[in-house]
Amino acid sequence: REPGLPPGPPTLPLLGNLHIFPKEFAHYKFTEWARTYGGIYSLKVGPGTAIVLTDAAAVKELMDKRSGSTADRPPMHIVDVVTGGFHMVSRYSESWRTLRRTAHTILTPQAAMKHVPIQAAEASQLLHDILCRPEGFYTHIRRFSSSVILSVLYGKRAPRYETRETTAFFEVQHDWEELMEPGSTPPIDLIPILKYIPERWAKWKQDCTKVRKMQRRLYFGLLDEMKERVGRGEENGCFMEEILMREVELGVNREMAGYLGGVLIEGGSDTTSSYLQSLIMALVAYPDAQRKAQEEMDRVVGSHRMPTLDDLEEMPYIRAMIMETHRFRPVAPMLIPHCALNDEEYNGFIIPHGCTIFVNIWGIFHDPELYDDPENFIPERYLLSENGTKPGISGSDLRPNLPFGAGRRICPGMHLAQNTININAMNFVWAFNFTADTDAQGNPILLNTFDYQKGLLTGPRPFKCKITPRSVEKAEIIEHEFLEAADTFSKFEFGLSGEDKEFVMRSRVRR
Ligand code: HEM
Repeated sequence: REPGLPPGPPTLPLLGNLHIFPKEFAHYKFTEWARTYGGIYSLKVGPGTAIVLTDAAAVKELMDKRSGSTADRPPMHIVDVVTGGFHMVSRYSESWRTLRRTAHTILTPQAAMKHVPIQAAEASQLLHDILCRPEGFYTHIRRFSSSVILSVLYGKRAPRYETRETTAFFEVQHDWEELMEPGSTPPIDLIPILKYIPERWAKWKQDCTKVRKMQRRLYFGLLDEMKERVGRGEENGCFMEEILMREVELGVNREMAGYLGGVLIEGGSDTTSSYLQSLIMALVAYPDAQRKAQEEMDRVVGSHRMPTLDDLEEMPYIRAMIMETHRFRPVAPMLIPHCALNDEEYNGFIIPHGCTIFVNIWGIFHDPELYDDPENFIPERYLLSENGTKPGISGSDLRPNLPFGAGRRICPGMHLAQNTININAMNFVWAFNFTADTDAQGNPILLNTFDYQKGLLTGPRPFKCKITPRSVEKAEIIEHEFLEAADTFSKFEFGLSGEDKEFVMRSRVRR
């Protein structure tokens, strides 16, 4: 370990800490190390350096205030090969700036509000789907989030999980994530000469070619279909229509537009669904919190209508529950790795140019110095202080949108995502009782709230629970709202397959 670096676990010659670098669920090990080496420590990964921040003050200073120095991403040759350098989650470059500026222009809080009607309509289908087949809730949520993002971006919804674009997306995304998983390809970024091995001897290159083809077919297919629709004069106000109209002003060419749409589908699909699955898991595992949220809902909204976004203002407990879900099970426990563009000095330590920076928000959110009983789901903590910290701790280095990242890399889709989360969190609490699954003797089965998927972005693995409507009246209101949503849906239902059309027709009949 070079002098001046923050401390860290003992190193071996050449390997550094490579031999103990966690291969999965790194946030647990990173948090354990933080309790030993402090809120800022370093790891040697061969000749490279990684800095791990598990300290809110360091995140505020280095990632937010000095974001100009920490907004790069570590080099990922694979990403450049597959997307031709047009992936937004890649290096700090001119094309990244253009993509990012474009995404921000069109995903502002005000612009995000424009999409609330389709989000609310899709949320009514989600309730309807859960009502009809509660045991399929996990998949219904995935369909929902994929349909919302396709509608917002391309103005084209996915009425079924089996709708062509949804299946194509999940198929390519699975291969793409596997390809990006550390360890699944040779260490090309550490040993660049590996880039020059011919494709017939390098399986990873064949995989890149395959994923590139699949992604292009989907992303550019959606783009072209949308252009044809606009050509017929059938605009519906989606995000990519605006990009198309303003492409010269925004400086976005066809390649950029295709990959901008693609990265937003990637960023917006499984993140939102993972959050909603975690929320359901928490409601099942913590029935007291569920009961308190329902009491608040009944007081403010009652049984005769569904909640709307405006109601949230009057629901401090449900707002706290939403924040607590972000804290309890963050979708990106270590954000997405950043990389330092310059040498920085912090608290007497050197943060060297080119090092990878992991922001361990899991470790921050589960720090007993900051939170009382951090391992449990306790929404009340957010009623006591804005950032949920325990009495006597100011929490001023934290901020409510920390789960969405830091500095110039903060999630561009956060306003859209937060609206989706708010609508569904309220709907769930209003509509259903969520209880533990039972064994053959009728005893409740304890949920393992740590049973999560591997990966940088994570969500619960499929789990079982019982979901029942809270009243017959509510079940009827759900059916009514879903039928009423047909008008909103119709603007987003084009180019559907025969099966999709039949499904739509069948589902629009009152049961
Ligand atoms: C619960 C929902 C979501 C969560 C928790 C979430 C969280 C995050 C986090 C933690 C990052 C990394 C930030 C950093 O490295 O500092 C990120 C990046 C990103 N997110 Fe989200 N996100 C969500 C939904 C969305 C949605 C709906 C979209 C698209 C509309 C989106 C698009 C992106 C993109 C494109 C990036 C990469 C930004 C860049 O590298 O410049 N996300 N998100």
